[in-house]
Formats: sequence, C-alpha cells, structure tokens
Amino acid sequence: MTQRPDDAVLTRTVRRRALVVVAAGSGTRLGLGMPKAAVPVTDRTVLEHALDAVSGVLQLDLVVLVLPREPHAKQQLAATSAVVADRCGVEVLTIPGGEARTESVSSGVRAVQQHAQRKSWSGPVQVLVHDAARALTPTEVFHRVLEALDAGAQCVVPALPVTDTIKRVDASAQVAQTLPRKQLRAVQTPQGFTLKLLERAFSHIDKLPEEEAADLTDEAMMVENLGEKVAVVEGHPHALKITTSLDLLTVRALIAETEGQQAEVPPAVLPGAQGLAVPRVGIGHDIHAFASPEESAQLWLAGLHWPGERGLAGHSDADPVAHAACAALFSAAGMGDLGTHFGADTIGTSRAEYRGASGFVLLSEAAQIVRNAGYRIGSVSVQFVGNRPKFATRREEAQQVLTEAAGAPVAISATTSDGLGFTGRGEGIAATATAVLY
Ligand SMILES: Nc1ccn([C@@H]2O[C@H](COP(=O)(O)OP(=O)(O)OP(=O)(O)O)[C@@H](O)[C@H]2O)c(=O)n1
Ligand SMILES: C[C@](O)(CO)[C@H](O)COP(=O)(O)O
Repeated sequence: MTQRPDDAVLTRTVRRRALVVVAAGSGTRLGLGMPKAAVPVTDRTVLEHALDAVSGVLQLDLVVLVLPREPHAKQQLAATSAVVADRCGVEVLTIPGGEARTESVSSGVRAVQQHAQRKSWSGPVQVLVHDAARALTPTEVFHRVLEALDAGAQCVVPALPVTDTIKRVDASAQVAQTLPRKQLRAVQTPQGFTLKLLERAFSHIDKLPEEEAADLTDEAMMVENLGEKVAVVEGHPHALKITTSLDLLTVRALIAETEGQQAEVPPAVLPGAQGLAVPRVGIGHDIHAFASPEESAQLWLAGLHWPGERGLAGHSDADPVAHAACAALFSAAGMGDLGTHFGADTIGTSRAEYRGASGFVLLSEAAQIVRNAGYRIGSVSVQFVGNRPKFATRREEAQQVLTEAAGAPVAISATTSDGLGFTGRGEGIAATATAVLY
C-alpha cells in the first residue's frame, strides 16, 4: 500500500483522489437476465475483474462502488468492497445506482462530495469515473488519465483511433455523411475530472431538456456542453466495454490467452544442455543527480513518492530503481536499453509523452514489451546506492508496487557507498538491477 498522509496532519493543499465505479446496469444487451457486473467472466464476476486494476499505487483516497438495486447481485457484489479496501488501504463506499448510467454516476459523485465534506477535504479533488463493464482496463490507463490531471487538465478521457469507416445515416437509411476517420476516436473509461468541473457539469445538465440530457452518453460530453476542454490520452484495446455476448467472448479469450502465455514456455527460450530451457539474465544501471533546490522536485524512488525528501532531476519522474529494472529486462531480452524504447535525455531523443512519466508506468511498459517478444519474467532484483532516503521501513511497499508493475517478483535493496564517490557526497542516487527471463 502506498503511504498516505495521516488525516490529522493534512495540509490545506493536499490533493485528493476518488474513484467512482459504476456497476449498476442491468445488462440488457448482454441478455443473461442478471445485472452485468455480477456476470461471471471466469470464476470471478465482471466487477471483480474490473477492480483488479485498482491498487494502492493509484493513491486513491476513496472508492465508490455504484451497485445494482437487485438484492441478490447487490449482496454478492458488495462483498468485493472489502477486498478493495484491504488491497488499497482506502475507504470503499457502496451505494445503489439509478435507472440510467448518468443517474448512477451522479449518485457516485454526490457520495464523493458528501465524503469530502465529512472529512473536511479542502484541497483539489480529482474524480475518476469508470465503467465496471470495461473489466480488463489495465492500470496503465488509470495512470495516463491521472498523470494528465496532475499536469493540470480538468477533464481527461482515454481513447483509441477507430478502425471502421464511420458514417452518419439519416432516418430513411441513407448515408448523410462520412466522417473523417483520422479525427475519430473511440472513448473509454476511466474518465478523469476535477470535482469542481464535474459538479458544474451535473448542475448544467439539470437545466437541459430531458431529451437532450438523455443523449449524453458520458460525462466528458457534459463538459463539452459547458464549452470546457477535454484532453485525450491513449486508451487500451483491452479496455473494451462488455456490452454484447461477443464482447464477453472476447474478454474471456483475452484472459485465456494471458493465462496460457503464463503457463506455456514461449518459443523464445533457447534449449541448453539436455534440452533444458536456459534462462536469460540481464543487467541494468541508472543514475539520477539530485535536482537543484530551486526546482523543488519531488522524490520518486522505487515506485514510491517520498514526501519531504530532495527530488532527483530527469525527463521522466527520475526514478533510478524503476529505470534500472526496465534496463535489466531489455538487456535480458537482448532488446537494447531504456533509450531504445523510451528515448534518452543525454542523446537528445527523449520523448514528450514520457515527460514526468512514473517509474511504475515505464516498468509496466517494459515488462509488456519483453512479454510481447515471447519471454516470461522470472524475477527482477534491484539495489540502489544513496545516503537518503532511509529505505528499510518502506521496502515491502516498494516491492509490492514494482512487482505489480512488472507482473513478476521485484526485490529491492539499498546501501550507501561509505561516503565515497558521488553517492557518498549526496549528489545523486545510482541503481543496478538484474533480471531473469525464460
Ligand atoms: N443504470 C445504470 C446503467 C449503467 N451503469 C453502468 O455503466 C456502465 C456502462 O453501461 P452499460 O454497458 O450500458 O451497462 P448496462 O446498462 O448494464 O447495459 P445495457 O444498456 O445493455 O442494459 C456499466 O458498468 C454499467 O454497470 C450503471 O451503473 N447504472
Ligand atoms: C462511458 C462510455 O463507456 C464511454 O465510451 C460509454 O459512453 C457508455 O455507454 P453505455 O451505452 O452506457 O454502455
């Protein structure tokens, strides 16, 4: 679990984050005669799968689950709240949904407002609104939305380019217009908002004629209606919405494929003596200098935020532990280094999309890249060298975060250089990692 400040010592400016998961739909188009969130995808429900992406690393302060009113599904799904509360160390509220999706979201947002008042939250509040029906949305999409909000956007949607040609058709089944495909995007969730903007958006739709309000299919549309900007970040193909039985089949196939990949020995493994698979070992190294005090940079190390510690300088979040782990994975796969995949400051190839990117996101992407190349990750081990921060009390937490990012065990240790060299002089932090792939 990521460390959260104690309520008693919160300052006025602490940013709060709430996640509203709408799971109250009846699943009419799926046609299984039960609320969609309660449909078993595997031996687990749609909602349970959807909540797999929600962990402490998102630094949430509140999760609101908007559940069906149907008593059996409500009781079954409410039990998942304890699992999330435990995993994220966060309060989870369960509330009943409304007739339409917008009503369910509106109830969820009201629950956030009331909680914020009860807890005297006085700083900015970010709200993510997510469809339980997008059951396989990876954590990286949540991160992209949160990063855009942190960077100052007021409303953010994840989206993917469309692959069909889209036409507007009139009432007499004639094509009225072909829309320019290059500009089109299919929008997903979680959608991110500042609570202030979401409140304005909901009070605006209260004033709209009923028919117009009924045509609003997501909250970003309400924001567009207000004339405010909606930023777009990259979505993910796995974040498809389970709407019809074909979507459910697709989601089950994706899960089976992932489990199959984990069970099988991929062809990339080289046979060694007696035909045994030979693991591939990689090494990675990364160094970041401390930022100058004028930059007032935050320290991100081993996937964790270290309040009150001097920050490191870099194009991304400058987390040498996460970066060394990425480099070790690429090295083991024989796929180059960090610069090959993410660009590098030092040779002028750093990429705008990775400005401020978290170590968690980079390590998730690196792990996906080596998996896509057919490797299984055995384990990663990282040691960093630096005088500060004192690491031991947060080792468990850091290992959990980076293990989640890599999808494989990540062990982290720390040492000092006995006052010698640049780490000894407190000029920066260095990290070395090894990785084993099969
Ligand atoms: N009254 C509603 C309707 C929808 N949703 C949620 O909004 C998301 C997207 O809705 P959709 O896919 O349309 O779900 P259903 O309404 O269940 O589907 P259908 O329209 O086929 O009945 C889902 O996670 C669904 O549970 C909700 O919380 N409350
Ligand atoms: C919010 C949404 O998932 C964005 O694509 C979508 O609009 C929900 O539509 P639904 O008809 O309620 O499933």
